[in-house]
Amino acid sequence: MIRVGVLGALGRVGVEVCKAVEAAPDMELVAALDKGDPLEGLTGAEVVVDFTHPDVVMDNLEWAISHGIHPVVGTTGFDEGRLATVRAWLGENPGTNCLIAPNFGIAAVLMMHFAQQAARYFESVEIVELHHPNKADAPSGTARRTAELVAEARAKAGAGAMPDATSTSLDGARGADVDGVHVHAVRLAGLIAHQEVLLGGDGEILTIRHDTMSRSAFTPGVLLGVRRVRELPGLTIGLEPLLDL
Ligand SMILES: NC(=O)C1=CN([C@@H]2O[C@H](COP(=O)(O)OP(=O)(O)OC[C@H]3O[C@@H](n4cnc5c(N)ncnc54)[C@H](O)[C@@H]3O)[C@@H](O)[C@H]2O)C=CC1
Ligand SMILES: O=C(O)C1=N[C@H](C(=O)O)C[C@H](O)C1
Repeated sequence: MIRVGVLGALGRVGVEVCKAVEAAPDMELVAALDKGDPLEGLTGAEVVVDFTHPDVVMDNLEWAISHGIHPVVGTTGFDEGRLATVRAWLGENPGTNCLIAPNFGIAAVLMMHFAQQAARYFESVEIVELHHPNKADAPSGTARRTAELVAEARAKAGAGAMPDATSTSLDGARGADVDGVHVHAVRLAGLIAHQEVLLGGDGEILTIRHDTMSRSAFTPGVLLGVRRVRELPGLTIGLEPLLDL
């Protein structure tokens, strides 16, 4: 049995993760902690799943890694600086691994992968992500990662800058620029998590769209991460290698 702790256990995703861990035949939920609970409650866990908040996730990771507990992280807000810090902590604690995935939904991971594959065939690529209005970060971790993958694929293919004649605009009208890819964030009551990658070329447009219809969509990917993190050395970003992508 894998002994699992969950941080953010009372949150929208944390509740689903706790249910899934409790239902998994090879896992035992040994801690379900939320804001205000001391991290010492994780003692005895082998793996900790974190779905909390970008403002607190680094403290959680530092504690878990220094106590030899492998984190599986869904919380967003990671940039290169934060990832470098996590790598350094892992370097100081050999044998402890960490998986950080901007999206644990299998279809969302495929959407990102397909966008990466398609990117080099089109002149223009822009991303629109749409989320519930309680989300703390914009753009979403998924959109940011998708933009990075698209930019990487285009650079590898020697693609030039995208056409854009905008010479005057209101602040924010063209969205955020992530490695040269424009990302637009919508926050709207009624939504959960959605993304469109728009790819445009000569006379045609390809739209790759993903919709999260329920937060239970994240749990198969989280359970896969929990099962595999102990054998994935150091820091793994994204679920792709666990899906052979
Ligand atoms: N990677 C993925 O597949 C997904 C990632 N997310 C990300 O996960 C994070 C959480 O999302 P939601 O569940 O929607 O948020 P939420 O706000 O519903 O839940 C977060 C929970 O964490 C708790 N919390 C805050 N500080 C804490 C601390 N120091 N220790 C323990 N618990 C603490 C809060 O009280 C709350 O219950 C966000 O960053 C979101 O973007 C959300 C969905 C999927
Ligand atoms: O906050 C959310 O809800 C989500 N966060 C993740 C992100 O920022 O990409 C994953 C998914 O989009 C839901």
